Amino acid sequence: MSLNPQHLDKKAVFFIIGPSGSGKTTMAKFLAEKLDYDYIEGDDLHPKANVEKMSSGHPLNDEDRWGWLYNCGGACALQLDDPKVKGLVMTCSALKVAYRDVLRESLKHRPGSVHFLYLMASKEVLVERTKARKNHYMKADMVDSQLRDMQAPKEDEKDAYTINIENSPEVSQKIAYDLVEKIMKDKDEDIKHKY
Ligand SMILES: Nc1ncnc2c1ncn2[C@@H]1O[C@H](COP(=O)(O)OP(=O)(O)OP(=O)(O)O)[C@@H](O)[C@H]1O
Ligand SMILES: O=C(O)[C@H](O)[C@@H](O)[C@H](O)[C@H](O)CO
Repeated sequence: MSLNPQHLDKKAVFFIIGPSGSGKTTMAKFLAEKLDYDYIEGDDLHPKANVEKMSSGHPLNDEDRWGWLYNCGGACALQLDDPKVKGLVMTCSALKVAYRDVLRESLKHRPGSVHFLYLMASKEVLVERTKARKNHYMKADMVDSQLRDMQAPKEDEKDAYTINIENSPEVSQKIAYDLVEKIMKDKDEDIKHKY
């Protein structure tokens, strides 16, 4: 699998979104490496208070998240301005439409197209994956609250795509990479928004 260099002269940002445990970090690292894009871990930009709140088993609310979302958008904007940066892959749960709008707004005057890949999985799969993960502040009992806030992208979010992430990492990664390739080739008319 390799992307024709002629499609990479367009800068792009891919936000890997979805609830805790869906596999955002795993997918973002894979895509960044394949595309030779920079990778930004959105969780690293949470203020300490947010991490403490989640670690103590309390879900974040909108007020907790706005500043963090502007941090995420700002970090991308800064990096996109660097001529050496070809593109970015960023993990950011971006559970709600309004959160994705903050990211869009932050980047609207920056070079590069913005895309969202939503990693969709059932509650059972998310619980299984968060339980299997050791030493992480986000525990399996937070999955319910993540899913309560999750607003899956609908057809009107033309820059957002849904990927079923219940497959093995290898299968999910192939699906995601094929999708990215289609997006970068600008053949949006061929792209179905559910994979
Ligand atoms: N496609 C997959 N199939 C099976 N397991 C997976 C898959 N993708 C990721 N995992 C595993 O699930 C767990 C959660 O993955 P990961 O940390 O990438 O999710 P995340 O969405 O970034 O989580 P968080 O937002 O809570 O940090 C990890 O143990 C990872 O190895
Ligand atoms: O919006 C949120 O509630 C948060 O971003 C969470 O999604 C966590 O940061 C992530 O899941 C870490 O495990």
